[in-house]
Amino acid sequence: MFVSKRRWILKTCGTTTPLQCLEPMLAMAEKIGFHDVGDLFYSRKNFKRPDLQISPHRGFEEEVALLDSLFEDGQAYCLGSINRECWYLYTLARGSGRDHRIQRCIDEMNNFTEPDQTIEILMTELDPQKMSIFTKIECDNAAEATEKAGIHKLIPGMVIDDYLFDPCGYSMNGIAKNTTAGEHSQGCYMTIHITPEPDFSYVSFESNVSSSNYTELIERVIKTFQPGKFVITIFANKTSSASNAFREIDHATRLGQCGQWKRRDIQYTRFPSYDLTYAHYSKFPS
Ligand SMILES: C[S@@+](CC[C@H](N)C(=O)[O-])C[C@H]1O[C@@H](n2cnc3c(N)ncnc32)[C@H](O)[C@@H]1O
Repeated sequence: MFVSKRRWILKTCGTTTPLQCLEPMLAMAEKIGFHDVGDLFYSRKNFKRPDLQISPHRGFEEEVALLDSLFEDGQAYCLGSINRECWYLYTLARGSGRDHRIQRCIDEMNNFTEPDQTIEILMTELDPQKMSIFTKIECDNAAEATEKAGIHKLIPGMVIDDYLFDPCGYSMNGIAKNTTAGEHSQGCYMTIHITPEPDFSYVSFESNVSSSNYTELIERVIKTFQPGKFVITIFANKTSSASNAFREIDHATRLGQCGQWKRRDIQYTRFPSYDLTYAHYSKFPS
């Protein structure tokens, strides 16, 4: 979980029920003077075992119904292939071109907003040897796993808070150290969560690090974890240096040394304040 002046980020996994905390969390925010939600992004990959989830996460429709009961201008999307790999998103449609004057105001505001971007890499079918690092058999503690896997090198200059579960599993949150010119901007974070069990291995990577070229970072991440398949999502606003991310990912038809990962799907969506790129890759030949 990351909390900053204007933003609250919560990431969970397994059968946790993150949407259940929305109402109490909004009430808490109201109490300390935050009355309006400026924007909202609820997203997740398709579940591997949807039948094991509990309410309100038994299906995207149920999640949307709960969100719709709290937000009057929410819109729900599914990117990717609904019978294979896909990614669900619920976001607010503030403006969304319904009224041209409002849309013009939003466009003008967007030209003055602070740069903002988020990259997520959601990986499945990971290399068992890499995953064994995130077990108590191979590492005594989280710091050892972080070092052995090379997680500290993915985005250098982070203060890392890591945790190695017993008997296996790993989570880390990182915040950029106080910056000097040329390094990451303040408020830059990275968060990685690892489920190493071979039958349902899963690694999620997320960061708001700014970049006009994410290919190197993506290649470092997939080299570190060696997934069989992965989904990339990149949100970038107009002033972000990542505003050309779609073109970059569009060029990346293959990734990794020798192009082991082939792109199978790509989509581009424009929202009122952010552009979104979605792509799905899998190992070639699979
Ligand atoms: C990455 S962790 C859970 C991450 C957690 N939601 C978080 O945000 O830090 C999931 C992995 O840890 C393992 N694990 C072991 N003990 C756990 C516990 N008490 N709670 C959650 N996961 C645990 C699971 O088997 C799985 O491989």
